[in-house]
Amino acid sequence: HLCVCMHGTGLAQISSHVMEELRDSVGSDTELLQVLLHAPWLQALLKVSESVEHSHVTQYITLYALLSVHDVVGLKDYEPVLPPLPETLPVDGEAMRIICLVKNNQPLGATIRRDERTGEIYVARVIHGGLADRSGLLYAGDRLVEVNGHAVFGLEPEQIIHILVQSQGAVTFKVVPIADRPVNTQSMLYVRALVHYNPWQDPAIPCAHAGLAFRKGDLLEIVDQTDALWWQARKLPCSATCAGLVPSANLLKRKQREFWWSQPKSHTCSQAREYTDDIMTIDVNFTEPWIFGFCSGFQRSLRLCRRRGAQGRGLFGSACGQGSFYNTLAGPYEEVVLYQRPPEDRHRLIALLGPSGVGVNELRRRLIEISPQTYQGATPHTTRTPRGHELPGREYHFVSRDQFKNMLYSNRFLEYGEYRRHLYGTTVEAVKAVLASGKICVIDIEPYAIESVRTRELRAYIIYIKPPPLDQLKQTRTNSQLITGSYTSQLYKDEDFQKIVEAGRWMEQQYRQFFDCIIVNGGLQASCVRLLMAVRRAQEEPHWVPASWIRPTP
Ligand SMILES: Nc1ncnc2c1ncn2[C@@H]1O[C@H](COP(=O)(O)OP(=O)(O)OP(=O)(O)O)[C@@H](O)[C@H]1O
Repeated sequence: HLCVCMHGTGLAQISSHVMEELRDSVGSDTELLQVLLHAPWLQALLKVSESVEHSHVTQYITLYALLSVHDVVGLKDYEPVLPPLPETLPVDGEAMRIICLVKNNQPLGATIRRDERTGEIYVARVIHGGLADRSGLLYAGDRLVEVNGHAVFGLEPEQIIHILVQSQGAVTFKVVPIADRPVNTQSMLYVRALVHYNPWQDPAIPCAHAGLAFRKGDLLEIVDQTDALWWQARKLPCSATCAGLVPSANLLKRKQREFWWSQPKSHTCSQAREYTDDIMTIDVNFTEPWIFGFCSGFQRSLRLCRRRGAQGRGLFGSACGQGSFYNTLAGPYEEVVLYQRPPEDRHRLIALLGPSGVGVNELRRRLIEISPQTYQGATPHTTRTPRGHELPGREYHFVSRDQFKNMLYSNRFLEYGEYRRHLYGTTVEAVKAVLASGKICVIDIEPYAIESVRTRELRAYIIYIKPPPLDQLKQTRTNSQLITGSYTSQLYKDEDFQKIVEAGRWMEQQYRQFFDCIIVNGGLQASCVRLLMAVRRAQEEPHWVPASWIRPTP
């Protein structure tokens, strides 16, 4: 108390205060003390003390004050008051732990299981960040002996849950702790979900209440992988402290495979199909336009082959369906890491995609127009002969059909296709040449090329151009012209709008897990601004990317 006062009032004042206190407590017998307190040596000491008061003493006082507060707080009682420990403790020598947890609105965050052979009840798992986990007292593998005084041996897990549900306030567990508690030494894992998962429709999940539902493209922080079948995860960005159960990568892969084989197969490539089971949606798409037309420049002939892609179908028949198989049996999770491009590194490729007619090329053209020194498309290859104004390497790289096919078999194309008996394609080298020049390469792709651009060397940032709702699409495109199959432009018709919306819905459903950014192309001006900002963010801000892009190559 003395020290605390010293800081505010000064030592001289305190000495007189002490005198008064002493007088009150020891009555008239104060003469000796008065002599002592007025002694020159004591006064000198007090002066020295006072002069250092503002240096070390101040820190000491703060510490002292903190300790005093701690003592006062520690002596107080706070609600709720836990019940006293049972008087009769087991004497059979088995180490028991008695745990009191106070129920609040949260679930306990632990699951139990019954050993069918012995009838014993065990804590099956403790959910990361849940009440039990935060208490630090209950562990997976602990044997449950009593709950609120009820012996649990031989009970069904549901009966124990019932006891827990009925109890109010504090719940007391008597447990025999697990002998060798496994230590979780795994580092945190971040993944992107490539499938949907709904725990309420998965009969195999140990406890649906503890499950975590997720959708394609969601980012998950895997906080516990100790169980081979059921991991614990949190969705990012994360607001909940408590994790949820999700199937491990192996378990989900097994489910995917079982599901794949259980479905009737088609041997034609003529029909789009999507199978949706109760647990997850797996994309099986037989009409991925693997060899449909493509366009990387702004040339109409190239863009037309997209819409007339059926003409190209069958040319490279072996490729048909390859992409769909990849989609279906690729892992259900993709490991990701947070990546920020170092300023001295090459730019990330910007890949735009969207349903035909939504405005992908318009936006790309406008972006490049804003700053041709910064943004550039990739020059495509073609087997057609140059037209009057065209220069080799500017509009196209002109090659023979044989050369084109050789390049194709060497896997050099990101996309390729045929239109009016001419082949067109964009090579990885064409993209890399733009990036090597220091510019930002902006291309538009069809969905089947996503796999080719999501690579360590191109590190594509994929922007999905999404159609606005039908009425807004109609409203904003009243004067817009759609390029038709016969090189002419015409105003949009009602069925065009309908097709764009439907194709957009399908594209998003199938590929949203790969979209880094979605721009709804309502008003053109606003969309351009959003695109410009997204492209900047892609180069300058951290993003979650596949871990395989960043890991050192073996
Ligand atoms: N936000 C918008 N508002 C109004 N008109 C738009 C908008 N976006 C694009 N357009 C117009 O729509 C028409 C089609 O756009 P664009 O050619 O870019 O489509 P696309 O998605 O590239 O499809 P395709 O490759 O099949 O031509 C163009 O006339 C374009 O000017």
